[in-house]
Amino acid sequence: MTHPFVKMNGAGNDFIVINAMERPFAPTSEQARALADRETGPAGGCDQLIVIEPSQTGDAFMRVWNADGGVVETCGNALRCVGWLLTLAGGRDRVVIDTLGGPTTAARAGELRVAVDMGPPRLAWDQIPLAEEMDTRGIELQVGPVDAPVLHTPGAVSMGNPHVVFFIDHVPDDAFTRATGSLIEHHPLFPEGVNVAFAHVEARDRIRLRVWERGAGLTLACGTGACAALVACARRGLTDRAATVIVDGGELIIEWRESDDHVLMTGPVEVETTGVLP
Ligand SMILES: N[C@@H](CCC[C@H](N)C(=O)O)C(=O)O
Repeated sequence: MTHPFVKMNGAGNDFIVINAMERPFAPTSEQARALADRETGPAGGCDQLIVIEPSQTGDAFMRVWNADGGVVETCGNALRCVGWLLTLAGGRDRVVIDTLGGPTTAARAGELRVAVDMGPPRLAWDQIPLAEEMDTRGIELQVGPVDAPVLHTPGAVSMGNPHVVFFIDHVPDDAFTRATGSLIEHHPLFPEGVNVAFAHVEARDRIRLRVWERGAGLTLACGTGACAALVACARRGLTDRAATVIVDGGELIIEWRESDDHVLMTGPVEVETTGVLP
C-alpha cells in the first residue's frame, strides 16, 4: 500500500488518517479491518480508518471505515482531526469537509482544538432510520425483563449516522456497556445498525457519556454520539441546549444552536505518530 499515514485521536477516539488527495487509496473492507486491528495494525490499529479524498464541493471529502471494515456515513471526532490537518496544511482557520453524512465546517478553536458544525440533527423516525414509525423523543425499546426493565424509552437521533441514547442514573461499567451495546447495535428496530449511548445527566450542562459504537465497540469517545446525547437529553428537558459531555477520553463541548438548529462540537485533537503503510 505504501501510503504515508498520520495516527491521531480526538478525545481518545483514534484514527489512522490517510491523505489520498493526490494518490487514490481505496482499501477493501478486509484491508480496512487489517489496518484497524489492535494487535497487528500499524501504530496499534484504530477505531476508524479515515481517508481524505478530493471533493467537488468542499475542501476535501472524508471517507470513514469502522474497525469492522464497514464504510459509514461520518465520524465527528475524525472531522475534528481532519479539520486540524487541513487547516494546518492550507494555513487557514476554516475548511469545509464533505462526508457521506453531509458537509461539515471545521474551524480552529485554539492550539490542537477544533470546532465542527455538524448541521441539524435528523429526528424523524425514517431519518434515523427506524424500522417502524415512533416518536424519537422516546422510542419503544427496553433492556431487561418486561415488567422491570433496566433501561427503556431511549431517544433516537441521526447526526448523519444513527444513534440511540439511553438515559441512565449511573455511569455503566465496561461489562454492562459491552453487553447491552452489542445487543442493541443489531436490534431489528435499526435496519442500518445503531451506535448505542448511555447518558448520565450530572447537571443541566454536564453529561457523562459512554458509547458502544456500531462497527467499533466500546471507544474512548464518540463525537457524533456526544452530539446525539445532548440533543436527546435537551429534547427530554433533562439538560439545556449546551453542555459539556464527559467521555472516557476527555471532554467535548456541545451546543445545539437555537438560531439555525445546528449542532456544534468543540474538543481536543492529538497527533500521536506518523508512518508509512507496509
Ligand atoms: N467515532 C465516531 C463515529 C464513527 C462511526 C460510527 N461508529 C458509526 O458506525 O456510525 C464519532 O466520533 O462520531
